[in-house]
Amino acid sequence: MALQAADHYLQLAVIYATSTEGLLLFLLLIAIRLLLFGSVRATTSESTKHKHLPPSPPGKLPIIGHLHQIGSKLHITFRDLAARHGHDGLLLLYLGSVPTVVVSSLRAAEAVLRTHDHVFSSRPRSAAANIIRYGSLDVTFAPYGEYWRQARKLVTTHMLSNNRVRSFRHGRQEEVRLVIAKIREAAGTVVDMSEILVGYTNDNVCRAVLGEFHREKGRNSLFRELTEINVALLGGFNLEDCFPRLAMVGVLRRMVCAKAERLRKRWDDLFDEIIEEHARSSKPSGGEKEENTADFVHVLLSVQEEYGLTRDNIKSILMDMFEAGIETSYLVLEYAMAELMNNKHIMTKLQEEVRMCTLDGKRMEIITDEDITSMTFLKATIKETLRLHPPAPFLIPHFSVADCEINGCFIPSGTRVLINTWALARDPMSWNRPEEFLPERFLQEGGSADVDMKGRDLQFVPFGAGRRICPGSNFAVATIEIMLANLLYHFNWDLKDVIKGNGAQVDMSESFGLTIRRKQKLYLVPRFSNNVIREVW
Ligand code: HEM
Repeated sequence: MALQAADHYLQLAVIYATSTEGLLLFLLLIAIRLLLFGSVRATTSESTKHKHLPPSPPGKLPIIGHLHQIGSKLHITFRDLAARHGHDGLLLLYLGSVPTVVVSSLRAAEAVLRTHDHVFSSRPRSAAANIIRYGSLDVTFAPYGEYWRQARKLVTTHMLSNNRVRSFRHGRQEEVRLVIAKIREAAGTVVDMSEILVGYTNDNVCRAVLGEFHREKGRNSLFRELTEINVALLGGFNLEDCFPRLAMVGVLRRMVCAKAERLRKRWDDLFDEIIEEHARSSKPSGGEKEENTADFVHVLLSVQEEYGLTRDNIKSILMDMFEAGIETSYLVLEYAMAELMNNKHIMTKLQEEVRMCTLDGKRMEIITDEDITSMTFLKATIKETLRLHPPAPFLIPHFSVADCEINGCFIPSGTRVLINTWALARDPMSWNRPEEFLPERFLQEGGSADVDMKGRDLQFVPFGAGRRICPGSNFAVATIEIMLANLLYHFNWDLKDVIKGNGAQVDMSESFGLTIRRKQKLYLVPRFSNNVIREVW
């Protein structure tokens, strides 16, 4: 009876948990529910009691652990807690009932992502991901092991290799052309750049996955809607991440599962339709030439036998592409534009580089991948954007599969590990003037010219490093470079407030989920540039 009452109030509290009072009530009820259920597990097992675990901040409470000490901006709170209470960049936090090691220093990152990478390359289990991703049959949420290895090999060799990314260039250019035409029509008025940029990255991934007819039946919009719900459900810190045992009982499980199952059903129906259409249409034979022009669905169907893929495997891997590929690239583009608006001298320098393309008198309808090869300042600007604003402030949670010792601290098997890439990329020990937007640092004469962002230099890992490094970085960089170059080539940009005459800066305040994003949408006013010949339109 008492349990049922607690469940009932818990359900109400979940509904109202968006307010502070609701959240407090929710935490209180969790405590009561757990006590009544009698399932509060000792968080430190006997075998680890006498070992030297990483230090924890004082003030840990029963059941909720350190949850009451963390604010909405976890990347900042965790960095500050690590600086105050950590040991060599390692800090142990209890997020609800789950012990979580936070990594915030270069030395600790080297230990986790390089020296002991094989120990920390798994993922913690997530009930929501398990449902949405067909039992974690994708790459991102699959636990470390043979299935993950095969799925990852498939994705890196057949879908996201350099050659494949290059083969998509015509489609990418076509998507850019459509965006530029749309902005051109709106020149001189206020444009919602957030909407335009997320539409572009969505359509670009849709084209790669579904082929050139991705707009048919409004599928690109449908995929966008579903991806946004996925990100909201799997992103950030869900209650079930902090109270996994609670998620196994009663009302919370019903709520998490019902929502995830409804979502999975929508993906399922859409994918079934698409896979059947692809299977009916002329299938590429799998030869190298055909494969290079094939979309991801065709690619997966063509290697289905070789890899022994079920339909659920295919759907799960496809879902990965949407979820991992859209929001991340969009956020980099939006932040790049926002930083350039706030640093007009950098915008001017970048426009000079991009517009140099026309010096030979060539009229450019569109800047292409080939034109971009020599644009070193453009590449430096994108790197600097990724440094200051990594879309994922933490790598996707890692999970240890064996006991391990790092810098004198014992990390038991089965520990969740969060790597704070945001903190690493702003660490004054690694970076000069770390809080400033200075793309020049990545140029030849700059102090960080040799710093690589693809996993070699662990102070800068926006794509991760080691076994779990992002396999989509080439796809992402190609998507971002060509769009940014074209935005700067074709237009000059004003803030929308300039129209009103008060010359404000772009508001950079952030909100946090799985990704960091600006709180406000980015509204800008595009204007034709005198330097760019308009008749090309
Ligand atoms: C700017 C854009 C992007 C950023 C910043 C980014 C960043 C990341 C990060 C930080 C991880 C986790 C690494 C770890 O856990 O250690 C990751 C994983 C992953 N990313 Fe990306 N990503 C981007 C774009 C893409 C794109 C375009 C795709 C595919 C189309 C993609 C596919 C994946 C996949 C499949 C994983 C899981 C890898 C695994 O668990 O083995 N990403 N990404």
